[in-house]
Amino acid sequence: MSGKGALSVVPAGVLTGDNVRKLFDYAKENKFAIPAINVTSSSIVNAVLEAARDINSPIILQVSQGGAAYFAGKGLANGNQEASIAGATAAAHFIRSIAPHYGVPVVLHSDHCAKKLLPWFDGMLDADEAYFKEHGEPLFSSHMLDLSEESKEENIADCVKYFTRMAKINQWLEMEIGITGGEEDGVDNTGVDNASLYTQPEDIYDVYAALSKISPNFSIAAGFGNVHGVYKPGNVKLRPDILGKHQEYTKEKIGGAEKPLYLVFHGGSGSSKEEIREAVVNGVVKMNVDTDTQWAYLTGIRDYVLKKKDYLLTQVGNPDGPDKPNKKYYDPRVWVREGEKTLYTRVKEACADLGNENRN
Ligand SMILES: O=C(CO)COP(=O)(O)O
Ligand SMILES: O=C[C@H](O)COP(=O)(O)O
Ligand SMILES: [Zn+2]
Ligand SMILES: [Zn+2]
Repeated sequence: MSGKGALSVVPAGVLTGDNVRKLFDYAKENKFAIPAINVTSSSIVNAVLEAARDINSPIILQVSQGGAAYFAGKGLANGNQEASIAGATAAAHFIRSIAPHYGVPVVLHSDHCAKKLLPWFDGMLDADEAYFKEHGEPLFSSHMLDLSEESKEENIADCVKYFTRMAKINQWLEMEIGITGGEEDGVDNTGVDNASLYTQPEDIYDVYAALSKISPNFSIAAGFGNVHGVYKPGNVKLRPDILGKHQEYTKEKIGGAEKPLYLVFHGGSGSSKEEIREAVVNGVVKMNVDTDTQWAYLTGIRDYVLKKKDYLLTQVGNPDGPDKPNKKYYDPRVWVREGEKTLYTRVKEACADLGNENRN
């Protein structure tokens, strides 16, 4: 791959502050994007980092509100988001300690936060500020605030409020305007009308105008017909071409350089290679993938269990003999590893689709 290497621009391990922007600038200039994989356990974190290491490229790891609670343990109460806060913080510390061993740059991010989940956001920001006091950088590289269900005015005003706080600790903000269809944490967008799945260029510009006064370190998840989850091809059409129109509109308004916006592609699973390519050419620097990597993780485990079924029915006794122990078949390090291998392969595929290969 030609061009200057990312590692000459940013270091390995978790990136914060201007390093996040440098990475996204590098991606935009070189027309590639970085996948953001939802992680819910250390096993999944490790498999994703292993893939990034082996293709020598940066990666984004993100926790959703539900994924963070799972990271902390399903047995914990989460009525006030306490498990989601504890789990997000624990995942962040784990990722911070392990990422440097994989030798690739990592963006550590949290996913959709709707209005009703703001206590989760506040808890993570408290942890970021405490970490900043000690280390001079926030715990997370970035967070997503998703107030796309609210009016545009309220969405932008609350983003301004939070981004002002985040900018003080050099943190990146991802916001959403227009709606990602399908389902996300605690929010069911399966029934929203089609028009709201396509963000208008004027709305994007309004976001840009408000947030760029605070800091350049923000990205926009615009709706272009994308949905969370994988369904049989239906009535919603992905329109990555409109992302190019957003770039043009804002560029003309500000009279600035080409592609002023950092755009985020939600609902990456199930997209065609052509749709992904067109989105990247139009300035998408981050594409979220969850459903397809969940599926990939399952397939390795599923196939292992089906193939080794006769070794997994009893602790002792299998086709090799009635006294043979099965410990080496049911050790989680064996069967969970099979899921890690198929996840690893799917992450590499997402990176290839986005042009994120040999970018170090
Ligand atoms: O957008 C996503 C997470 O925010 C992931 O979407 P998919 O599950 O459709 O890949
Ligand atoms: O919003 C999209 C992500 O897939 C989050 O998924 P989740 O809410 O099931 O953790
Ligand atoms: Zn949303
Ligand atoms: Zn999403």
